[in-house]
Amino acid sequence: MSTARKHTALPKAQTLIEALPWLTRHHGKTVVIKFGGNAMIDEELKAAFAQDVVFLRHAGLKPVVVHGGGPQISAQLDKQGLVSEFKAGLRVTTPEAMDVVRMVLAGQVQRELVGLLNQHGPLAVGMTGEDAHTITATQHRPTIDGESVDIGRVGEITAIDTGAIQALLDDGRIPVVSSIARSADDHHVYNVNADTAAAALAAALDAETLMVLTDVEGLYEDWPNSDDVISRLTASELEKLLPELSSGMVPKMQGCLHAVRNGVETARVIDGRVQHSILLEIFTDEGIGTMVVPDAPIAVHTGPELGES
Ligand SMILES: Nc1ncnc2c1ncn2[C@@H]1O[C@H](COP(=O)(O)OP(=O)(O)O)[C@@H](O)[C@H]1O
Ligand SMILES: CC(=O)N[C@@H](CCC(=O)OP(=O)(O)O)C(=O)O
Repeated sequence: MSTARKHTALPKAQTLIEALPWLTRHHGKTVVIKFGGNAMIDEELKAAFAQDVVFLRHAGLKPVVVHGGGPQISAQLDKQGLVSEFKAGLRVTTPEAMDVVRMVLAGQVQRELVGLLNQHGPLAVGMTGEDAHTITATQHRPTIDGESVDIGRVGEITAIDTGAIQALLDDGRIPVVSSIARSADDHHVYNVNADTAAAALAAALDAETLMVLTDVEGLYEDWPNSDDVISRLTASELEKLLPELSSGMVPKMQGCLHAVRNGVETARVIDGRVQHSILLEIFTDEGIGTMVVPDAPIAVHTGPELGES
């Protein structure tokens, strides 16, 4: 090979070497990645998402994907002439709507993600929270204006059994989980918000990181008036902010808080519209979204020097 050709290739080697401290730091760690329905906006983004997740797996991390599909469920309900209504940020889920939720999440969105991941090898296995008692729930009744309200088959998680996911991870697979739960008596299935399910799984799996991909840059300080993103905040700071948050950010940030209060080192909300945002977040110091850390961080990994420890 000529000297000139060697020189052209050098930046590629440098890029790989720059990732070394992060590779060392994250090796063997579990990362729960929530892919929101609003971030699944085009084919290229979905393919890049799958590449990133497979890259993590081959780099020695243990990725677990939890997916949403809110807009896809709404579109199908609409097609079937069923009403779509949200209360306290959660879909009012009649028994008929529950059939649609289950069909869209487990039969369409999850199948598509599994298919995209498996273009890279026999890695992904799809499941729902119903499988192997992974997610158990009871009926969730949110309090609205001081009253407990019935919003149908919406689940509040009461227990997580990580056995099936752990077995898949131990076997080198990538679990892809739909946010559907079963009742303890097996008579009902419940619709669980996917951010909430991802956070509960991250905590139960003792994950290092919870990463929530959405359709905004992160948590905006003064949404919708400005697009200044809060880049880092502690659990206590987030707790104070929670009452001011609205719509889709509420379950996301509640989930991040739950995760970091239950052993997860960092919970991040990042822009799923940016191609390869997962790789940027894990392997560079150009973290692009909002990072939530525990009040007394177990370890803060914001620079390569920490990766070498
Ligand atoms: N403080 C905030 N910062 C950013 N987004 C916010 C904020 N408050 C509310 N939002 C809304 O939350 C949405 C993300 O939640 P959601 O629509 O449920 O997405 P996903 O499908 O990814 O779960 C954003 O598109 C935005 O409209
Ligand atoms: C109870 C509840 O609201 N469940 C959600 C589940 C899907 C979800 O959370 O999807 P995103 O992450 O794309 O919003 C729903 O029915 O829309």
